[in-house]
Amino acid sequence: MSFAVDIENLSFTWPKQDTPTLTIPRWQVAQGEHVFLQGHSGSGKSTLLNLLCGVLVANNGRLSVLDHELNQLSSRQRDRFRARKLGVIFQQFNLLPYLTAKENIQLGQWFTDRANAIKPHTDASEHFEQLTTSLGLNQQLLNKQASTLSVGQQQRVAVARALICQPQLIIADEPTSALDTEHRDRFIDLLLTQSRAHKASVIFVSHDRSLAGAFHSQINMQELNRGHIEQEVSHVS
Ligand SMILES: Nc1ncnc2c1ncn2[C@@H]1O[C@H](COP(=O)(O)OP(=O)(O)OP(=O)(O)O)[C@@H](O)[C@H]1O
Repeated sequence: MSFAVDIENLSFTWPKQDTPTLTIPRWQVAQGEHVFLQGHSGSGKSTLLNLLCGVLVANNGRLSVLDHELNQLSSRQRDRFRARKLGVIFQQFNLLPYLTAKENIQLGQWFTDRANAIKPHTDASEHFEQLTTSLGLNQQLLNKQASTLSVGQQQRVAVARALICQPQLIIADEPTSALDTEHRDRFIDLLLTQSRAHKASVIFVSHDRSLAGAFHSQINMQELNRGHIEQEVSHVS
């Protein structure tokens, strides 16, 4: 079986710290699996996501993401890997306010094309059309400046930007913390439906335990870090 994430005896210590922030004996995320990751403030969630994205490098152990041994890649190779293979969604969506919705989505494509050293796709590409249509982003919305979009519209643009390059792994760092319940539920639904359609794995960090039921599996940083893992996998469709 091939895994989206395969970790063995990983440890990471921040510079000038005496003890490791992360010590993870074993963690595997199946391809197509949607994982809900929770943990108290300071438990190392962001540190772990940064390792998975190749922004940080582990001191010891094995970290394989989508069959790439990240510890063995150069910084440049890790940057390319991130742009080509991962979709990342942040807490505040991080849209560029003076670009239109369309340009924000295309930015995701541009980074990937650059990493692949290929000619940019046009916005008429089949995938762009399919994705934006399925997210209800019509031409009028796509031509609006990001700063003039509602929160719900920004969410859809953020999901489109993360998925435009058809990533095999989506990493979402508390993307719903600023949303009301209705927007939150719609966001999760959109993200997971689209991920399923693209057969992407998802690692979703949140403090909001009420969301956990929407995911195939749930894991707590306390279980993951330094030992004992009790991961409840219900199913992977
Ligand atoms: N740049 C850094 N330099 C040194 N230590 C850091 C740095 N970033 C985080 N840490 C430390 O690593 C530990 C884990 O931090 P991290 O941000 O990964 O936790 P978190 O679970 O994401 O927290 P939160 O939910 O509050 O965002 C903390 O003790 C923190 O002080």
